[in-house]
Amino acid sequence: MTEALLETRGLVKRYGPHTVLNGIDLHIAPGQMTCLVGASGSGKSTLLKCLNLLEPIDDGQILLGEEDISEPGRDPQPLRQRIGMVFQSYNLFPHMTALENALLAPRRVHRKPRTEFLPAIEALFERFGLSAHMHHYPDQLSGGQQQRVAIVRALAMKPQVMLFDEITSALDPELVGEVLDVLRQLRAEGMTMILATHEMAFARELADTICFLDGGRVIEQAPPAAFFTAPEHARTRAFLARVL
Ligand SMILES: Nc1ncnc2c1ncn2[C@@H]1O[C@H](COP(=O)(O)OP(=O)(O)OP(=O)(O)O)[C@@H](O)[C@H]1O
Repeated sequence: MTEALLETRGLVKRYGPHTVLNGIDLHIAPGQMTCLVGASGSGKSTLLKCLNLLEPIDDGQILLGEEDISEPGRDPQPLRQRIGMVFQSYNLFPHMTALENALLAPRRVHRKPRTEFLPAIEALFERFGLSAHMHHYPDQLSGGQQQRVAIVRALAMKPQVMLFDEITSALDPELVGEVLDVLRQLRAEGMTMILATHEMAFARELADTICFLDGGRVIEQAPPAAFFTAPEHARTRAFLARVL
């Protein structure tokens, strides 16, 4: 098996008496796209938040490379720079332009003038067809453009892994495609990504691995070719067709 870039071993997460994640073992190889699928409430968002250290875990380990990033007492801030996350709601600061939004984290973290980061961030805007919108405020942008800016903002920190939590769910259907195109591009460039998604057609087209979560566990894990055709996954497919 290829060495993992990101791995979880027996990850457990509880909210009070409710065990939301009950022994999750994930093995994410570099450059791989993993899609988390499952019914609402199956724990997809919680898993992503745990991976980004936004939620403490109750048991198990999260390894980035060989480093156990889930050790209690560690400062999560530097680790969050290495694992970017994009949410369903774009969370851009409304009083800042798209460019200022993207410059904010690198400037705060590295405490250097904006000119240090400007060329790289302008190149990101260019790469994702957003150059014309760099100086626009969020309310001057469509939902799809705002979500693409949110992706650029996360990429500005040069993360090793990107997590995406239902990033197209809040968008009008005609805007979904432009955001999925950004993911296609990132995949082609070899970015390691984990997505919680209800976009099964997209998962089928692009995922290297589909993980089906239910009852706090990864019940099935397979490449799309097997997940969508193999007889042993038929029950999962039928279940997903009902709930998604
Ligand atoms: N902060 C919290 N406090 C208590 N319970 C929570 C909290 N966040 C999530 N939960 C519970 O954890 C379970 C998993 O929620 P989660 O949002 O991870 O599911 P999901 O698979 O991402 O769902 P969806 O597809 O609707 O986004 C749910 O039962 C939810 O109610």
